[in-house]
Amino acid sequence: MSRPDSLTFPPHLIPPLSPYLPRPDSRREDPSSLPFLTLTYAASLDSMLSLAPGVRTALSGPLTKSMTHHLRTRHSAILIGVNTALADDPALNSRLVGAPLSSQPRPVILDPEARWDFTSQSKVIQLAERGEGKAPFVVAGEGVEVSDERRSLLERAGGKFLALRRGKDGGKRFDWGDVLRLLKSEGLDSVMVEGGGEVINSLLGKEGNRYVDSVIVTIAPTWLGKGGVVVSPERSEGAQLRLRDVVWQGYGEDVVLCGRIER
Ligand SMILES: NC(=O)C1=CN([C@@H]2O[C@H](COP(=O)(O)OP(=O)(O)OC[C@H]3O[C@@H](n4cnc5c(N)ncnc54)[C@H](O)[C@@H]3O)[C@@H](O)[C@H]2O)C=CC1
Ligand SMILES: Nc1nc(O)c(N)c(N[C@@H]2O[C@H](COP(=O)(O)O)[C@@H](O)[C@H]2O)n1
Repeated sequence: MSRPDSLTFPPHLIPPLSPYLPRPDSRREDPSSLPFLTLTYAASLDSMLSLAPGVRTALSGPLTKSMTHHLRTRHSAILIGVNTALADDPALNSRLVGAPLSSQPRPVILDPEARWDFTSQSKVIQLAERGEGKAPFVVAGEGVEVSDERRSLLERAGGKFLALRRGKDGGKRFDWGDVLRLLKSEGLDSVMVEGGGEVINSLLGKEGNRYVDSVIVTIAPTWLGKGGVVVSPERSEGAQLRLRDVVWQGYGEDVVLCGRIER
């Protein structure tokens, strides 16, 4: 019997998305290549991800939600920043009907200071224990202390902490190249980055955007208003960040925009 939240993604919507998705195994043979990176999120008409920092906000309609769950089965990892983990207690699995464990993405949480206070009740841990998703890899700053209790809770579920050198901005962030090389060394050759705002804005910034292979954005027909978490990266001198190879598609009341960053 299917679970109450089981989703289906209409097959006719798959071909238009495929050019923007990693091809199975395309980068696996080449150890020097970085994982394919898809940036994907849902935003309001005023480019907001949520009503306020720390507030889980549903923007996707039923069809775009099922698209996200299709995308989750097409990547080996799904990456979020620690604030999203704290705010949303997300599941980060695919709830498509019949999605086997082998098609589930590996959740990756960027957590330089090991702030994520997961417990055995956290959704992502519970799903891993039930075999409905994979346990997370938490990328923490090198030298940051993690208690044995938290480490073993994560490891019992099948996840782990990965240590990574922190970036040059006072250690608050990781460099994207370092993150991607780390994921590759863990056998993860494609990653969908879902958010939140800080992660997306840094990825769209001068240092990050060279790593983005494709962009898939859901736009919902609503304005969230001032005070929300906004997608609006730092401007790079002399260059406007733009998409090429752009395709727009109506998904019920939402629109899905696919493109690649113009270089
Ligand atoms: N509508 C949507 O599709 C989505 C909405 N959200 C929403 O976004 C909000 C959270 O967003 P934010 O507060 O901006 O936090 P965030 O989720 O982007 O986390 C930011 C934290 O990640 C860590 N980090 C490590 N390396 C980083 C790097 N290279 N770049 C940026 N951060 C790095 C830092 O500790 C940083 O403080 C929540 O309200 C959540 O509900 C999150 C994901 C998707
Ligand atoms: N695609 C999309 N649409 C929205 O309306 C959203 N709020 C999000 N949020 C992202 O999805 C995560 C929640 O996933 P689960 O349903 O718990 O698996 C959340 O943490 C954001 O990354 N995405």
